[in-house]
Amino acid sequence: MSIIQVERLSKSFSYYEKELGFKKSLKNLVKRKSLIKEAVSEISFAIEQGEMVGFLGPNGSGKTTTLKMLSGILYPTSGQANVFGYVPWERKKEFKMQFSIVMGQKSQLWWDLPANESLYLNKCIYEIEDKAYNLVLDELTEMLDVKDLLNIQVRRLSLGERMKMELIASLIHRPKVIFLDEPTIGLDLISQKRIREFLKHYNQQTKATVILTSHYMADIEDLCKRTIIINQGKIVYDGDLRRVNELFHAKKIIKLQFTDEVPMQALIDYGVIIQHDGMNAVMEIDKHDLQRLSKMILDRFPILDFTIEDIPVEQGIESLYQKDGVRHESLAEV
Ligand SMILES: Nc1ncnc2c1ncn2[C@@H]1O[C@H](COP(=O)(O)OP(=O)(O)OP(=O)(O)O)[C@@H](O)[C@H]1O
Repeated sequence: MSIIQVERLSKSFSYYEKELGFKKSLKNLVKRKSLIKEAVSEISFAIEQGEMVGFLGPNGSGKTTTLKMLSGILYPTSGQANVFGYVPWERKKEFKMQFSIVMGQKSQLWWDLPANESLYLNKCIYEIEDKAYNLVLDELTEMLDVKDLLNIQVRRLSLGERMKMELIASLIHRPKVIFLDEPTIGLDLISQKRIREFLKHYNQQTKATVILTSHYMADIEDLCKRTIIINQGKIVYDGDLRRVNELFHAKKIIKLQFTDEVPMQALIDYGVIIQHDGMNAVMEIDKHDLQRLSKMILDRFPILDFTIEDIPVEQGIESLYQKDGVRHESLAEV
């Protein structure tokens, strides 16, 4: 049975429009215009134990709202969810003891205290025995290379160092399910990579189930076999990230460098020209005709260099953001 099951889960927020200006503010006191925002709309998916699933979507698409519902922080408007046998928003103690949510934008550590103190607080909250606590703390600080920083006030740590402490605070009770909401936000490339390596290792070691949201494609590509893409509160793709482009673009990119100038006109018959400056060209060509067209180009033009690349995954995702309806990983559906 799946460890996370989500069935037609929806969340709408109702709020009031606040108009600018003194007069309008006074008027708002008497008569307010109420608005409804459908943040998440009837999403369904199931996740198996040990899976690391990427949760992608543009700003405001409903990722955090979904994770908040699955953590029990928010009640849904309708629909159902089951996380390792518990309904999250019933907030049973046994549930809280076995999951964790990390929000890159929010800190759970006390800023004026050393991380050690916040970690100890979590030890007490989660009722972890001394021996087990010391063992896990030792292991996690070693893996993230922050042993020497445990006694330093959190406010004095760099963003990357703080993020590592946040992760330790969230994992100290060895949760079965982890929701990571932008855990690498604002970090430099090396710190991002370090956190990714850690998460990969942690997942392999503990078989924890992870849902990860990130605006950094590298996080998702590196860690998650499966990606759920959400747009305007609806799931628009559920499958392998690398296959997004196959669903929407039966195309390849070829990059050409010439020894002599080649006019744009001469290239038009071979594909869509994306860039051209005479000595270089980038073109999108039909994947099914790749061999024939490549040969023709090589025979006809004075080529210095020729490379074939896949369409960047971001481009496929952009196409998805413009479409409606669920797509599962299957070319047959296209
Ligand atoms: N408390 C609230 N009241 C009203 N609207 C809300 C509330 N919380 C979220 N929303 C709206 O719901 C939508 C989804 O928000 P959510 O935070 O889930 O998006 P997200 O995908 O996590 O975005 P981002 O990538 O920018 O973090 C947004 O349009 C947001 O403005």
